[in-house]
Parts: sequence; structure tokens; C-alpha cells
Amino acid sequence: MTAHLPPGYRLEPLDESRKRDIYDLDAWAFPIATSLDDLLATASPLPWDRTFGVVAPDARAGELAAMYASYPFQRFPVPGGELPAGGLTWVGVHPQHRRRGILTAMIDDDLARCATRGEPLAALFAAEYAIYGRFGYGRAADDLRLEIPRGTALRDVAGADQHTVRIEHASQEAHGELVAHIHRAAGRAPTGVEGLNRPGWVTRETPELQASFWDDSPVWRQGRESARIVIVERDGAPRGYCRLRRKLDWETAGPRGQVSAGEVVALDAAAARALWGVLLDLDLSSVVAPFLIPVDDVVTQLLVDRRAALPRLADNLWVRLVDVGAALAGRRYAADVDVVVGVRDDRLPANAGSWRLQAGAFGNGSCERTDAPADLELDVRELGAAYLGGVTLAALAAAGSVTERTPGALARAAAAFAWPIAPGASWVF
Ligand SMILES: CC(=O)SCCNC(=O)CCNC(=O)[C@H](O)C(C)(C)COP(=O)(O)OP(=O)(O)OC[C@H]1O[C@@H](n2cnc3c(N)ncnc32)[C@H](O)[C@@H]1OP(=O)(O)O
Repeated sequence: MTAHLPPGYRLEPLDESRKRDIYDLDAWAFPIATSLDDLLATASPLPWDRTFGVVAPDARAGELAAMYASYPFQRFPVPGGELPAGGLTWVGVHPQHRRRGILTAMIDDDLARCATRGEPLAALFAAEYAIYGRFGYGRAADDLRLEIPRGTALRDVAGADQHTVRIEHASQEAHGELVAHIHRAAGRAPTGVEGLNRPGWVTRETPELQASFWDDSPVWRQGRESARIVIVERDGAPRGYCRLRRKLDWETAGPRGQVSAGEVVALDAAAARALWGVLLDLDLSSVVAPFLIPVDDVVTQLLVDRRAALPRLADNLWVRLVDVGAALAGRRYAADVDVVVGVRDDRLPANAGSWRLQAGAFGNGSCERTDAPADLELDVRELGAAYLGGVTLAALAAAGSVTERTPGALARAAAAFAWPIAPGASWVF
């Protein structure tokens, strides 16, 4: 099913010279109080060779009706490995032009480009939950939002007291390499076991994404201080970091400061305990709110009373299989598996049909087309949901979205597709 733009509309590549038009359109799609000039002063994360606009038939010079971009993730973490993926982002349609099929046409354009570039996956963060399922994206990961009261008790971890602490102004120049190194290492082996990675723990792979992450323009402060960083070190080597901003409010009863913590990332439990110990004891603060954390993050085990942190679940990554064969062969499985999967895919017919997946537990596998009857049948959307190992095929079957044709196949496949580490990205793209 390939959609086309409405009559008279045309798609065109956008380069950096169109930045003002892009930010103007973006501010129409995502209302924001900040002036266009202030927005233009921020570091742009956009990949200029993968950014596209839609122009209406009656457009004034430079005026955009819609846009989208796609980050080039060469090393998108999948269970037990990495694959190229397109990270769909900055999707926006001007309110004047909505609900006439422009997003649908842009999705088709993006998926076709992913296929041409050899990216077997597409991934995104959804602005609204209901938008992307119809296009074959499945909700593949959740994350936790916490509000942890100051002084909340943490369980002890041996070695935590061996760490020293640095608290500094955060900058790319001073901390860029340190943060990139710890972030990547923490995703590659959260338990210290090589190969047992965190799927979806995508890194900021381009210089533009790096610059945007570190950008500390006043626009992003919203009444809070400039960016700071807490680093915990052991024997002089950095083992964990958290970039944060504090905001101080006074009430009759005293100070009510909030700590907006960005990523809280550590290389082992002792470093995590040391880092959270600092965050939960900052003077004049009353609550620490990490932006988002994986659902199985170490802190969920360290909190003596997790309820006190008011945990809430949010959807994290959505995944779309662009090339079912390459995607299924490109990840590892947590149990031996030999299953024929019957896939429906109305958008990308090359994915539709039966695929035989064979793999040994935590080893290499293959996925080939077959004429054999399917053991399991499902839509490509469900395959995307299960792909990172955080949503089980059994849960999808319970909801009527996966059909078992061969008795026993669901249990075996569900165990194999699951992954010991919960998936999720630590930042929103
Ligand atoms: C990965 C990211 O960048 S997420 C950011 C997404 N952007 C935003 O949320 C900004 C504000 N919203 C917008 O810009 C637009 O409304 C968009 C991009 C969400 C939708 O664009 P449109 O061009 O109106 O979508 P289009 O006309 O192709 O709609 C296709 C289908 O999706 C449905 N749809 C579109 N938006 C939504 C929504 N927010 N919630 C539920 N359904 C939606 C339409 O109803 C339509 O359904 P139908 O085929 O059954 O008729």
C-alpha cells in the first residue's frame, strides 16, 4: 500500500539553508512559546541529507506544509547485536494541511528510503500513542518516570563508598567523551556480561546529535539553572554520570527544590548506588525526577520503598521491521528457536508471507522465506512490538494479536524472543 501526496503537493529535500522554514513549520506542529530567533540559536540535531519537506500547491516562497527527518543509526542495539536503523523524527504537518494523507505519504517515502539504504529497522518516539500502529510500528519498549523524594532510603551495595564525586558545569568540551564512553558501555553490558546488551539503547551517533544533547541554550532551562553534571569515580576512573538542572522554590515550610535529572547512567551497581546517593541528598531539594529510566534500571532494585518514588509507565521506542528477514536474522534469541512465522504487512508487501527462523540460544541464526505452513501468524506491527524482547509474543497472543497454528510454538517462540535486559533508549529523538 503506497500512499501518494494529495494532488499538487510535492516532496523535496531540505538542507541547512532552509532552517528558518523548518523551525517555523515545526513550531506550527509543536506549539511553543519560544521565539523563532531563539529556537534558531539552538544546536540543530537534524541530519541534513535525510530531512524532507512537503510543499503545498499554493505555498508562498519557502513555506512548508509538512516535514520529516530520519536519523542514521548505524549501530542501533538489537538483542545481542546492532543493526542499521532509520530513526524517524521531527514529523510535523501544519494544522492547515492535516488529515489529508500527508503523514501517510511521508511514512511511505521514509520506509522506501530505509529499504533502499539497507536499514532493516525503523524506530521512533511517538508524540501521540495512537499515530503509528497503523503504519506497522509496534510499541517495543516502555520506560519509567519517577519522582523520588529527597532522602529516600537505598539499599547498600558493597564498594559504593569507594567512589569519589565531581560536581561541575556540564559541557561537551569537558565531558563529551566521558559521557559517550560510559553511555555506550552501560548499554553494551548492563550486567557486565558481554553480549547481554540493552536493546534500543541507541547512542547519539552523529556530531549534530551530540551538539544538540550538550546544547545549554536558555530556551531549554525553563526557570532552572544551566546544565550541571555529577560524576562518580573509582580509583580515578569515571564510573557513572548524571546531567541535571536544579530549580529552587521557597514555600512557607522551607525550600522545595526540584532536581531534573537527565540520564542517570552507571557501569555497575556500586557506582549506581554512589551516584543515586549524591542525587538524593542535594541541599535545598525535595524531589529528584530522572527524565526517564529503563523499567529494570538498577535504582528500581536499590529503592527500599519503590512506591515512594511514584513510578509511572510511559511508552519508549516504537519499532517497525522494514526487512523482516534481515531483522529477524540480525538479532539473537534467549532460547533455541525453530519456527515458521506467517507475517501480514499491507504497507511493505516484500515482508508478507512465511519466514523460517532458526537460531540457537544466544548464538547466530538465520531467517529464510519458506513455503511451509506458519506455526504462528501475526501482523508486522506485532513483530515490531516483540522485536526488542520487551513485549512477549504470549502477551500479544493473549490480546488476540498473534495466532498459534502449531501447538507449543507460541510458548517456545515467546521464550526465545524475550530478552533478559529490558529494552529502551535513554534519550528521546
Ligand atoms: C516520530 C515523530 O516525530 S512523532 C511527532 C508527530 N507530530 C506531531 O504530533 C505534531 C502534531 N501533529 C501533526 O503534525 C499531524 O497531525 C500528524 C503528523 C500527527 C498527522 O499528520 P496528517 O497528515 O494529518 O496524517 P494523515 O492525514 O496521513 O493521517 C493518516 C491516518 O492517521 C490518523 N491520525 C493522524 N494523526 C493522528 C493522531 N494524532 N492520533 C490518532 N490518529 C491520527 C488519521 O486520522 C488517519 O487515519 P485514517 O487513515 O483512518 O483516516
